[in-house]
Amino acid sequence: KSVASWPAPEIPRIGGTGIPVSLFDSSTGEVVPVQPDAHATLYVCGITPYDATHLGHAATYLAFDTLGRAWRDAGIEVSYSQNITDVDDPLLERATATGVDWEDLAQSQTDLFRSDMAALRVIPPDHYVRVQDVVDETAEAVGRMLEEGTAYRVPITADADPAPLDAGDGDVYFDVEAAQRLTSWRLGSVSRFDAEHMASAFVEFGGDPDRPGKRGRLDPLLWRAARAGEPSWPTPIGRGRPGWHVECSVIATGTLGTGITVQGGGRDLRFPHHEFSAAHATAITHETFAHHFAHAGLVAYDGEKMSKSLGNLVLVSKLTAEGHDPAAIRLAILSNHYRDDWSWSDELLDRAEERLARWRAHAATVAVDDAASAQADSPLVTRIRRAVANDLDTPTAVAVVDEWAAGDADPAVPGIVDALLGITL
Ligand SMILES: Nc1ncnc2c1ncn2[C@@H]1O[C@H](COS(=O)(=O)NC(=O)[C@@H](N)CS)[C@@H](O)[C@H]1O
Ligand SMILES: [Zn+2]
Repeated sequence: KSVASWPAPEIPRIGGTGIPVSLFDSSTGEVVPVQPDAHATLYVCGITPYDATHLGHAATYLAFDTLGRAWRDAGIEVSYSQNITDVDDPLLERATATGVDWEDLAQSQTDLFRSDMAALRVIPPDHYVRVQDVVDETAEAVGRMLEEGTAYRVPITADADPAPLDAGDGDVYFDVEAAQRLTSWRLGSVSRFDAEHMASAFVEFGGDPDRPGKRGRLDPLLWRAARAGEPSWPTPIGRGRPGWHVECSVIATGTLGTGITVQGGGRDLRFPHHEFSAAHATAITHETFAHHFAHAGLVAYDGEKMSKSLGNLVLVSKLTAEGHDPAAIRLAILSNHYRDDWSWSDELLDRAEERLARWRAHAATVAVDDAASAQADSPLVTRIRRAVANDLDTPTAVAVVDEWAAGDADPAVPGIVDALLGITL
């Protein structure tokens, strides 16, 4: 069911041994060792394909690229999945507003995202899955939840706008209260949001707490029955399309199984999206969805979170089209800690370009020695590994490389900079 992702960058094998990663877990609020044994499974929510690829997107995908690189450096095999939210209200609204077909918009923006990720040397997912390609599996999963009592129907009033195509049995909602009785998931176990924060975030991300017929105010939509002017598919539970959270439950468990090592995304996804993706996955599989929930901070521009609705976007493709080296864009982003909120600025990119030039000039003066032995006992390599293994502390790793570039002749550093930071010197 996977579609093409993008070309994988070369990743050098470095001598010595990588260090197991410890990572902040949003569901516990602590930095904890991630225990993937020899094989790690990673699900990072993919883009809703419009306004791609702004620097906020890039920062979040680079955070989890760093995680995947650290796992590989420690000899751990990684299975990585990402979705493409090509069927969802925000995309349909943008397509309607700009007068383009939603499928064309999704396709062209996903292509742009692919080329931006390749330019930034982000390792591609092993499974790259569009929502439109898993509608049947999603309908089947929602059908099971209806049978088991963790989901229920809400009728569509005949005068609803837009008009229902065939009101059929109505829309389907997840029953938060019933799910906590029937499964091991508990509300707040992923996000640790309090009731007030949940209520506001639910509405911020398109929730409908006051809809007549709902049992619980926070019950999220699982399945939207067909409406005039909206894409819909015929399924055993009627004609319609999937809700947002359940698409990730189905794609993650369908490609990686249950008990995935890490579910990742930007911190705006903590609630409702990751809370309910985990809840739906648990209701569908009766198993733990993920062991670890990791969230990246939000990148702002001009003092506001970079986001589509605000239109304050800086696009990777605009910067590369202006001649900026993608490696410098990557370095500018990695010089911030992935969990911090921070602001993009032209100065940040200027500083990264200067830094990269310094690093490359110094690399030209050292006899780069990629022999495993040289890397194995290089103290600088070990310090860089330790920094990245400590909750992906790339700012500290960058500072160690600065130290090296100030005059250290260690020939092993360019190799680890490529393997862990994805930057070629
Ligand atoms: N300003 C930002 N800073 C950091 N990360 C961001 C920012 N805006 C969006 N993201 C992250 O980029 C990823 C893609 O965002 S998105 O295009 O809006 N798409 C979605 O959130 C859904 N398709 C996830 S299933 C998400 O992990 C989101 O949290
Ligand atoms: Zn998602």
